[in-house]
Amino acid sequence: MSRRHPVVAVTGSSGAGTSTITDTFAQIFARESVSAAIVHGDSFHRYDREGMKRAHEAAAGHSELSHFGPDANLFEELEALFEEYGRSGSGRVRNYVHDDEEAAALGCQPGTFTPWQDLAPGSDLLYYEGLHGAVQTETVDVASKVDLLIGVVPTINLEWIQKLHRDRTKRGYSTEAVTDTILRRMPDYVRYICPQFSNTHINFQRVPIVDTSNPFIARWIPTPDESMVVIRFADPRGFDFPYLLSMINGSFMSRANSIVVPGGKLDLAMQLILTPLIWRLVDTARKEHSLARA
Ligand SMILES: Nc1ncnc2c1ncn2[C@@H]1O[C@H](COP(=O)(O)OP(=O)(O)OP(=O)(O)O)[C@@H](O)[C@H]1O
Ligand SMILES: O=C(CO)[C@H](O)[C@H](O)COP(=O)(O)O
Repeated sequence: MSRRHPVVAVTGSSGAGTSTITDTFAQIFARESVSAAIVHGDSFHRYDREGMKRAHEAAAGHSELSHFGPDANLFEELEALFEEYGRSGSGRVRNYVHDDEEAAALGCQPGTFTPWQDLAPGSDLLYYEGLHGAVQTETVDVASKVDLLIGVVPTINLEWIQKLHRDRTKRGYSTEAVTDTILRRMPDYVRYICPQFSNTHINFQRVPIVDTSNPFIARWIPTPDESMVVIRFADPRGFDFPYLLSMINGSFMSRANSIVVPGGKLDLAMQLILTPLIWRLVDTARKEHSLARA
């Protein structure tokens, strides 16, 4: 945790919607003139696509190695980045290139990494979106290095529909290939993805209100109007629920620490809830910098 160089992390499984929610954060950052250094979690994979394939072949199909677990990711390096940024506002990052569109933008082949690069100096905060923003193992504690931790967690059928849809349309995988990946990752999903959502400050859980009982044959992703979002606050003290309920049409409290909003109001709810939190982090950091300079 750092008062001078805060870290904000949005954590969620593959297909949960962390990249999509990054657009909402980008709007908040632009409106509030916050300069954010962005880190994509996939850049902390241990292997490029060929390397991952070779690691699987070497295990002759007997390995549970998956992009959800510690053996296929650089957890120590991610923790070190958050620590270093918290201390000095600096660090090194790279990108993992998934598809042709990203390849054209980043100048590297799909399935490879861009070179490590220093973060641009002078950012107000570090923003991470990816699989492991709140991960804890026996040797690594990424969660404790984060100042604001957000979980993005659709119900699992919806998450799989979103993943299947995205991996087929954007990344060129077959339904069978995505299904194999989901199956292979399941032990690590339970061990390393789910526990993170007990470490987060706020979870956004999209719940479909249409039948998604067989995600593997769903032809499209339920729309915002076909879903509700459960927003759960680990510590509800300090949040003005009557204000949120009055601002978000159709919202209600389902528990003392949970508010439910219509799917189409997710963006508005995030803006109302997160803007003051981001603003407080940045304001404190800027005051600390001024004091240090005085
Ligand atoms: N709230 C939402 N409403 C409708 N569709 C959504 C929503 N959130 C995400 N999606 C869709 O789900 C798919 C996966 O979303 P996204 O790429 O943001 O996931 P991700 O968590 O970044 O996945 P990965 O970590 O694997 O890159 C996309 O097709 C996206 O358009
Ligand atoms: O979305 C993912 C994890 O969040 C991908 O599965 C991971 O980044 C590996 O990508 P690919 O299988 O396309 O090489």
